[in-house]
Amino acid sequence: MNTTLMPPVAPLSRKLAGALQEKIDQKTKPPGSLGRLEQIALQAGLIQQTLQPEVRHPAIIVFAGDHGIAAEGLVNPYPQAVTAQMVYNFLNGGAAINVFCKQQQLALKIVDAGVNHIFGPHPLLTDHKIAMGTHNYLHGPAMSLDQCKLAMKAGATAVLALHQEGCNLIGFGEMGIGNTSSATLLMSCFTGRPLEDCIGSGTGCNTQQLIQKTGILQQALAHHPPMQDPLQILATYGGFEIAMICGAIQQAAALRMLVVIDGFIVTTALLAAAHMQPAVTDYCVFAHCSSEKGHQALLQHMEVQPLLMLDMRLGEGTGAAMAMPVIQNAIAFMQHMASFSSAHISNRQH
Ligand SMILES: Cc1cc2ncn([C@H]3O[C@H](COP(=O)(O)O)[C@@H](O)[C@H]3O)c2cc1C
Ligand SMILES: O=C(O)c1cccnc1
Repeated sequence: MNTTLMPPVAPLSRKLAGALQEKIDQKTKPPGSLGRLEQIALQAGLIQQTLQPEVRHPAIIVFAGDHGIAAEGLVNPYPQAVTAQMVYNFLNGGAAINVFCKQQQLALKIVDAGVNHIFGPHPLLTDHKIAMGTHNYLHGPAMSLDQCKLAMKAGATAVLALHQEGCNLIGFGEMGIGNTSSATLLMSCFTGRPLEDCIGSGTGCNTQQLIQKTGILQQALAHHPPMQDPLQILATYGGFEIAMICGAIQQAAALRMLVVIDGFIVTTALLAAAHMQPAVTDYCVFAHCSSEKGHQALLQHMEVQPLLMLDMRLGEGTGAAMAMPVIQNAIAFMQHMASFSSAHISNRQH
Protein backbone atom coordinates (compact mmCIF):
# COMPACT_ATOMS: atom_id res chain seq x y z
CA MET A 1 0.00 0.00 0.00
CA ASN A 2 1.23 3.50 -0.86
CA THR A 3 4.59 2.16 -1.88
CA THR A 4 4.80 4.65 -4.72
CA LEU A 5 3.90 7.57 -2.45
CA MET A 6 6.47 6.93 0.26
CA PRO A 7 9.87 5.22 0.24
CA PRO A 8 9.48 1.55 1.22
CA VAL A 9 10.22 0.60 4.83
CA ALA A 10 11.84 -2.80 5.20
CA PRO A 11 10.88 -4.97 8.19
CA LEU A 12 13.81 -5.02 10.60
CA SER A 13 16.05 -8.02 9.93
CA ARG A 14 16.92 -9.90 13.13
CA LYS A 15 20.09 -11.31 11.57
CA LEU A 16 22.36 -9.49 14.04
CA ALA A 17 20.11 -10.05 17.07
CA GLY A 18 22.11 -12.97 18.46
CA ALA A 19 25.46 -11.19 18.16
CA LEU A 20 24.04 -7.97 19.64
CA GLN A 21 22.51 -9.84 22.59
CA GLU A 22 25.82 -11.63 23.14
CA LYS A 23 27.65 -8.27 23.21
CA ILE A 24 25.09 -6.86 25.66
CA ASP A 25 25.42 -9.94 27.89
CA GLN A 26 29.23 -9.67 27.92
CA LYS A 27 29.08 -6.19 29.47
CA THR A 28 30.13 -6.05 33.14
CA LYS A 29 26.68 -6.47 34.66
CA PRO A 30 24.30 -9.29 35.46
CA PRO A 31 22.34 -10.32 32.36
CA GLY A 32 19.27 -8.16 31.78
CA SER A 33 20.15 -5.73 34.58
CA LEU A 34 20.01 -2.68 32.30
CA GLY A 35 16.42 -3.57 31.48
CA ARG A 36 14.78 -1.48 28.78
CA LEU A 37 18.15 0.14 27.94
CA GLU A 38 19.26 -3.26 26.66
CA GLN A 39 16.23 -3.48 24.36
CA ILE A 40 16.96 -0.03 22.96
CA ALA A 41 20.64 -0.88 22.37
CA LEU A 42 19.57 -4.04 20.54
CA GLN A 43 16.97 -2.17 18.48
CA ALA A 44 19.51 0.53 17.54
CA GLY A 45 21.98 -2.17 16.45
CA LEU A 46 19.33 -3.86 14.30
CA ILE A 47 18.27 -0.56 12.74
CA GLN A 48 21.85 0.57 12.04
CA GLN A 49 22.89 -3.00 11.12
CA THR A 50 25.98 -2.88 13.30
CA LEU A 51 27.31 -4.16 16.63
CA GLN A 52 28.47 -0.58 17.29
CA PRO A 53 25.34 1.59 17.11
CA GLU A 54 25.86 5.31 17.58
CA VAL A 55 23.85 8.51 18.00
CA ARG A 56 24.58 11.29 15.54
CA HIS A 57 23.05 14.78 15.63
CA PRO A 58 19.84 13.96 17.54
CA ALA A 59 16.99 16.28 16.64
CA ILE A 60 13.35 17.14 17.21
CA ILE A 61 11.06 18.45 14.45
CA VAL A 62 7.84 20.17 15.46
CA PHE A 63 5.15 20.36 12.77
CA ALA A 64 2.48 23.05 13.25
CA GLY A 65 -0.92 23.30 11.60
CA ASP A 66 -4.36 24.73 12.18
CA HIS A 67 -7.65 22.86 12.24
CA GLY A 68 -10.88 24.08 10.66
CA ILE A 69 -12.89 22.61 13.54
CA ALA A 70 -10.99 24.79 16.03
CA ALA A 71 -12.24 28.09 14.59
CA GLU A 72 -15.62 27.57 16.31
CA GLY A 73 -14.08 26.79 19.70
CA LEU A 74 -16.43 23.85 20.34
CA VAL A 75 -13.75 21.18 20.92
CA ASN A 76 -10.80 23.27 22.08
CA PRO A 77 -10.51 25.26 25.31
CA TYR A 78 -7.90 27.61 23.75
CA PRO A 79 -8.52 29.74 20.64
CA GLN A 80 -7.13 28.78 17.25
CA ALA A 81 -4.82 31.84 17.23
CA VAL A 82 -2.68 30.14 19.90
CA THR A 83 -1.17 27.86 17.21
CA ALA A 84 0.51 30.81 15.44
CA GLN A 85 1.36 32.47 18.77
CA MET A 86 3.08 29.29 19.93
CA VAL A 87 5.04 29.09 16.66
CA TYR A 88 6.43 32.56 17.46
CA ASN A 89 7.20 31.29 20.97
CA PHE A 90 9.16 28.36 19.44
CA LEU A 91 11.06 30.77 17.19
CA ASN A 92 11.85 33.00 20.15
CA GLY A 93 13.09 30.08 22.26
CA GLY A 94 10.42 30.40 24.96
CA ALA A 95 8.41 27.16 24.78
CA ALA A 96 8.88 24.00 26.83
CA ILE A 97 10.33 22.20 23.81
CA ASN A 98 12.97 24.94 23.37
CA VAL A 99 14.06 24.60 26.99
CA PHE A 100 14.25 20.80 26.85
CA CYS A 101 16.11 20.76 23.52
CA LYS A 102 18.62 23.28 24.84
CA GLN A 103 19.05 21.31 28.05
CA GLN A 104 19.61 18.05 26.14
CA GLN A 105 21.59 19.67 23.29
CA LEU A 106 19.10 18.54 20.67
CA ALA A 107 18.71 20.35 17.36
CA LEU A 108 15.20 21.79 16.96
CA LYS A 109 13.39 22.55 13.69
CA ILE A 110 9.93 24.03 13.34
CA VAL A 111 7.84 23.35 10.23
CA ASP A 112 4.82 25.42 9.20
CA ALA A 113 2.60 22.61 7.90
CA GLY A 114 -0.46 24.82 7.53
CA VAL A 115 -0.85 27.47 10.22
CA ASN A 116 -3.53 30.12 9.69
CA HIS A 117 -0.93 32.91 9.63
CA ILE A 118 1.84 34.04 7.29
CA PHE A 119 5.25 33.96 8.96
CA GLY A 120 8.28 35.86 7.69
CA PRO A 121 11.50 33.98 7.00
CA HIS A 122 13.26 32.70 10.12
CA PRO A 123 16.32 30.41 10.40
CA LEU A 124 14.46 27.91 12.64
CA LEU A 125 11.31 27.80 10.48
CA THR A 126 10.75 25.70 7.36
CA ASP A 127 7.79 26.68 5.20
CA HIS A 128 5.84 23.66 3.98
CA LYS A 129 2.47 25.37 4.32
CA ILE A 130 -0.23 23.36 2.52
CA ALA A 131 -3.05 25.84 3.28
CA MET A 132 -4.16 28.26 6.00
CA GLY A 133 -5.51 25.39 8.09
CA THR A 134 -7.66 22.37 7.28
CA HIS A 135 -11.39 22.40 6.50
CA ASN A 136 -13.87 21.62 9.24
CA TYR A 137 -14.53 17.86 9.06
CA LEU A 138 -18.11 18.45 10.26
CA HIS A 139 -18.85 19.59 6.72
CA GLY A 140 -16.43 17.64 4.50
CA PRO A 141 -12.98 16.06 4.59
CA ALA A 142 -10.33 18.08 6.46
CA MET A 143 -8.16 18.03 3.34
CA SER A 144 -8.19 16.61 -0.18
CA LEU A 145 -6.32 13.39 -0.93
CA ASP A 146 -3.85 15.46 -2.96
CA GLN A 147 -3.22 17.79 -0.03
CA CYS A 148 -2.74 14.78 2.22
CA LYS A 149 -0.18 13.29 -0.16
CA LEU A 150 1.58 16.67 -0.46
CA ALA A 151 1.73 16.93 3.32
CA MET A 152 3.19 13.43 3.68
CA LYS A 153 5.81 14.24 1.05
CA ALA A 154 6.68 17.52 2.79
CA GLY A 155 7.19 15.63 6.06
CA ALA A 156 9.51 13.25 4.23
CA THR A 157 11.43 16.21 2.73
CA ALA A 158 11.95 17.73 6.18
CA VAL A 159 13.38 14.44 7.47
CA LEU A 160 15.61 14.04 4.43
CA ALA A 161 17.15 17.47 5.12
CA LEU A 162 18.00 16.51 8.71
CA HIS A 163 19.37 13.15 7.60
CA GLN A 164 21.65 14.95 5.14
CA GLU A 165 22.96 16.99 8.08
CA GLY A 166 23.98 13.67 9.69
CA CYS A 167 21.02 13.05 12.03
CA ASN A 168 20.19 9.40 12.81
CA LEU A 169 17.95 9.87 15.90
CA ILE A 170 14.82 11.91 15.41
CA GLY A 171 11.84 12.83 17.58
CA PHE A 172 8.58 14.25 16.32
CA GLY A 173 6.38 16.89 17.90
CA GLU A 174 3.26 18.81 16.92
CA MET A 175 1.45 22.07 17.59
CA GLY A 176 -2.11 22.64 16.45
CA ILE A 177 -5.02 23.85 18.53
CA GLY A 178 -7.79 21.26 18.18
CA ASN A 179 -5.50 18.40 17.21
CA THR A 180 -6.43 16.11 20.11
CA SER A 181 -9.81 15.93 18.33
CA SER A 182 -8.20 14.81 15.07
CA ALA A 183 -6.11 12.29 17.00
CA THR A 184 -9.24 10.98 18.76
CA LEU A 185 -11.08 10.45 15.46
CA LEU A 186 -8.04 8.80 13.86
CA MET A 187 -7.65 6.47 16.83
CA SER A 188 -11.32 5.51 16.76
CA CYS A 189 -11.28 4.85 12.98
CA PHE A 190 -8.03 2.89 12.90
CA THR A 191 -8.60 0.83 16.05
CA GLY A 192 -12.38 0.39 15.77
CA ARG A 193 -12.76 1.42 19.42
CA PRO A 194 -15.72 3.56 20.48
CA LEU A 195 -15.12 7.31 20.62
CA GLU A 196 -15.53 7.33 24.42
CA ASP A 197 -12.36 5.18 24.76
CA CYS A 198 -10.36 7.56 22.56
CA ILE A 199 -11.43 11.00 23.75
CA GLY A 200 -9.77 13.03 26.48
CA SER A 201 -9.70 16.55 27.83
CA GLY A 202 -6.86 17.81 25.60
CA THR A 203 -5.58 21.15 26.86
CA GLY A 204 -8.06 20.99 29.75
CA CYS A 205 -11.74 20.55 28.87
CA ASN A 206 -13.94 20.62 31.96
CA THR A 207 -16.79 18.09 32.30
CA GLN A 208 -19.23 20.22 30.32
CA GLN A 209 -16.68 20.95 27.58
CA LEU A 210 -15.83 17.25 27.32
CA ILE A 211 -19.50 16.36 26.82
CA GLN A 212 -19.67 19.00 24.08
CA LYS A 213 -16.43 17.75 22.46
CA THR A 214 -17.79 14.19 22.48
CA GLY A 215 -21.05 15.26 20.83
CA ILE A 216 -19.23 17.22 18.12
CA LEU A 217 -16.84 14.35 17.35
CA GLN A 218 -19.77 11.92 17.20
CA GLN A 219 -21.34 14.24 14.62
CA ALA A 220 -18.08 14.21 12.65
CA LEU A 221 -18.00 10.40 12.61
CA ALA A 222 -21.66 10.27 11.56
CA HIS A 223 -21.06 12.75 8.72
CA HIS A 224 -18.56 10.49 6.90
CA PRO A 225 -19.06 6.91 5.73
CA PRO A 226 -16.88 4.25 7.36
CA MET A 227 -13.58 4.08 5.47
CA GLN A 228 -10.86 1.46 4.94
CA ASP A 229 -8.16 3.35 3.05
CA PRO A 230 -5.67 4.84 5.55
CA LEU A 231 -4.93 7.81 3.26
CA GLN A 232 -8.63 8.62 3.10
CA ILE A 233 -9.05 8.34 6.87
CA LEU A 234 -6.03 10.60 7.39
CA ALA A 235 -7.31 13.15 4.85
CA THR A 236 -10.82 13.14 6.37
CA TYR A 237 -9.93 13.67 10.01
CA GLY A 238 -6.25 14.59 10.11
CA GLY A 239 -4.40 17.83 10.36
CA PHE A 240 -1.61 18.95 8.04
CA GLU A 241 0.87 18.53 10.91
CA ILE A 242 -0.39 14.98 11.55
CA ALA A 243 -0.17 14.03 7.86
CA MET A 244 3.36 15.49 7.69
CA ILE A 245 4.42 13.47 10.72
CA CYS A 246 2.89 10.36 9.09
CA GLY A 247 5.10 10.91 6.03
CA ALA A 248 8.10 11.97 8.11
CA ILE A 249 8.00 8.76 10.17
CA GLN A 250 7.94 6.62 7.03
CA GLN A 251 10.86 8.53 5.52
CA ALA A 252 12.88 8.30 8.74
CA ALA A 253 12.30 4.55 8.99
CA ALA A 254 13.18 4.12 5.30
CA LEU A 255 16.49 5.90 6.05
CA ARG A 256 17.03 3.54 9.01
CA MET A 257 16.86 6.32 11.58
CA LEU A 258 15.75 5.63 15.15
CA VAL A 259 12.36 7.34 15.53
CA VAL A 260 11.11 8.71 18.85
CA ILE A 261 7.33 8.90 19.18
CA ASP A 262 5.99 11.64 21.45
CA GLY A 263 2.47 11.66 22.94
CA PHE A 264 -1.09 10.94 21.90
CA ILE A 265 -1.16 12.97 18.69
CA VAL A 266 2.15 11.76 17.28
CA THR A 267 1.16 8.18 18.13
CA THR A 268 -1.95 8.55 15.95
CA ALA A 269 0.26 9.83 13.09
CA LEU A 270 2.30 6.63 13.53
CA LEU A 271 -0.90 4.58 13.62
CA ALA A 272 -1.79 5.95 10.18
CA ALA A 273 1.77 5.29 8.95
CA ALA A 274 1.64 1.72 10.29
CA HIS A 275 -1.57 1.13 8.31
CA MET A 276 0.33 2.18 5.18
CA GLN A 277 3.61 0.41 6.01
CA PRO A 278 3.40 -1.89 9.05
CA ALA A 279 7.21 -2.19 9.39
CA VAL A 280 7.57 1.46 10.54
CA THR A 281 6.84 0.48 14.13
CA ASP A 282 10.09 -1.58 14.25
CA TYR A 283 12.03 1.70 14.02
CA CYS A 284 10.17 3.47 16.84
CA VAL A 285 10.82 4.07 20.49
CA PHE A 286 7.72 5.17 22.46
CA ALA A 287 8.90 8.06 24.61
CA HIS A 288 6.16 8.28 27.19
CA CYS A 289 2.57 7.58 28.10
CA SER A 290 0.73 10.89 28.01
CA SER A 291 -1.99 11.53 30.54
CA GLU A 292 -4.36 12.31 27.64
CA LYS A 293 -6.96 9.60 28.17
CA GLY A 294 -6.74 7.68 24.89
CA HIS A 295 -2.97 7.33 24.85
CA GLN A 296 -2.58 4.38 27.20
CA ALA A 297 -5.25 2.38 25.35
CA LEU A 298 -3.64 3.27 22.04
CA LEU A 299 -0.20 2.08 23.17
CA GLN A 300 -1.79 -1.14 24.43
CA HIS A 301 -3.62 -1.58 21.12
CA MET A 302 -0.30 -1.25 19.29
CA GLU A 303 1.28 -3.67 21.78
CA VAL A 304 4.13 -1.29 22.60
CA GLN A 305 5.65 -0.12 25.87
CA PRO A 306 6.28 3.55 26.64
CA LEU A 307 9.64 4.42 28.23
CA LEU A 308 8.50 7.09 30.66
CA MET A 309 5.40 7.85 32.75
CA LEU A 310 5.66 11.52 33.73
CA ASP A 311 1.96 12.50 33.62
CA MET A 312 2.83 14.93 30.83
CA ARG A 313 0.18 16.00 28.30
CA LEU A 314 1.70 18.87 26.38
CA GLY A 315 2.81 17.66 22.97
CA GLU A 316 5.37 19.82 21.06
CA GLY A 317 7.70 16.81 21.18
CA THR A 318 8.37 17.38 24.90
CA GLY A 319 7.93 13.69 25.76
CA ALA A 320 10.30 12.74 22.95
CA ALA A 321 12.87 15.23 24.26
CA MET A 322 12.61 13.67 27.76
CA ALA A 323 13.29 10.22 26.34
CA MET A 324 16.35 11.28 24.32
CA PRO A 325 18.86 11.05 27.20
CA VAL A 326 17.59 7.55 28.06
CA ILE A 327 18.13 6.47 24.44
CA GLN A 328 21.54 8.15 24.30
CA ASN A 329 22.60 6.37 27.49
CA ALA A 330 21.40 3.03 26.09
CA ILE A 331 23.62 3.47 23.06
CA ALA A 332 26.51 4.82 25.16
CA PHE A 333 26.62 1.72 27.39
CA MET A 334 26.81 -0.42 24.25
CA GLN A 335 29.72 1.67 22.99
CA HIS A 336 31.72 2.33 26.11
CA MET A 337 31.06 -0.25 28.83
CA ALA A 338 33.80 -2.77 29.46
CA SER A 339 33.16 -6.46 28.85
CA PHE A 340 33.87 -9.18 31.44
CA SER A 341 36.97 -10.21 29.52
CA SER A 342 38.33 -6.70 28.85
CA ALA A 343 37.91 -5.78 32.53
CA HIS A 344 39.11 -9.19 33.79
CA ILE A 345 35.96 -9.80 35.79
CA SER A 346 34.60 -13.26 36.40
CA ASN A 347 31.41 -13.84 34.49
CA ARG A 348 30.10 -16.62 36.70
CA GLN A 349 27.85 -16.89 39.70
CA HIS A 350 29.37 -19.10 42.38
C1 LIG B 1 -0.33 27.42 25.25
C2 LIG B 1 -0.36 26.03 24.63
C3 LIG B 1 0.83 25.41 24.28
C4 LIG B 1 0.79 24.13 23.72
N1 LIG B 1 1.78 23.33 23.30
C5 LIG B 1 1.25 22.21 22.86
N2 LIG B 1 -0.07 22.23 22.99
C6 LIG B 1 -0.92 21.09 22.69
O1 LIG B 1 -2.31 21.36 22.79
C7 LIG B 1 -2.98 21.35 21.55
C8 LIG B 1 -4.02 20.27 21.48
O2 LIG B 1 -5.01 20.39 22.46
P1 LIG B 1 -6.53 20.75 22.09
O3 LIG B 1 -7.01 19.69 21.16
O4 LIG B 1 -7.24 20.73 23.42
O5 LIG B 1 -6.53 22.12 21.46
C9 LIG B 1 -1.90 21.09 20.52
O6 LIG B 1 -1.49 22.28 19.96
C10 LIG B 1 -0.82 20.43 21.32
O7 LIG B 1 0.43 20.47 20.74
C11 LIG B 1 -0.40 23.44 23.53
C12 LIG B 1 -1.61 24.06 23.87
C13 LIG B 1 -1.59 25.36 24.43
C14 LIG B 1 -2.89 26.01 24.79
O1 LIG C 1 -0.22 13.59 24.47
C1 LIG C 1 -0.16 14.57 23.73
O2 LIG C 1 0.57 14.57 22.72
C2 LIG C 1 -1.00 15.79 24.00
C3 LIG C 1 -2.02 15.77 24.94
C4 LIG C 1 -2.77 16.90 25.15
C5 LIG C 1 -2.53 18.04 24.42
N1 LIG C 1 -1.54 18.05 23.53
C6 LIG C 1 -0.79 16.94 23.30
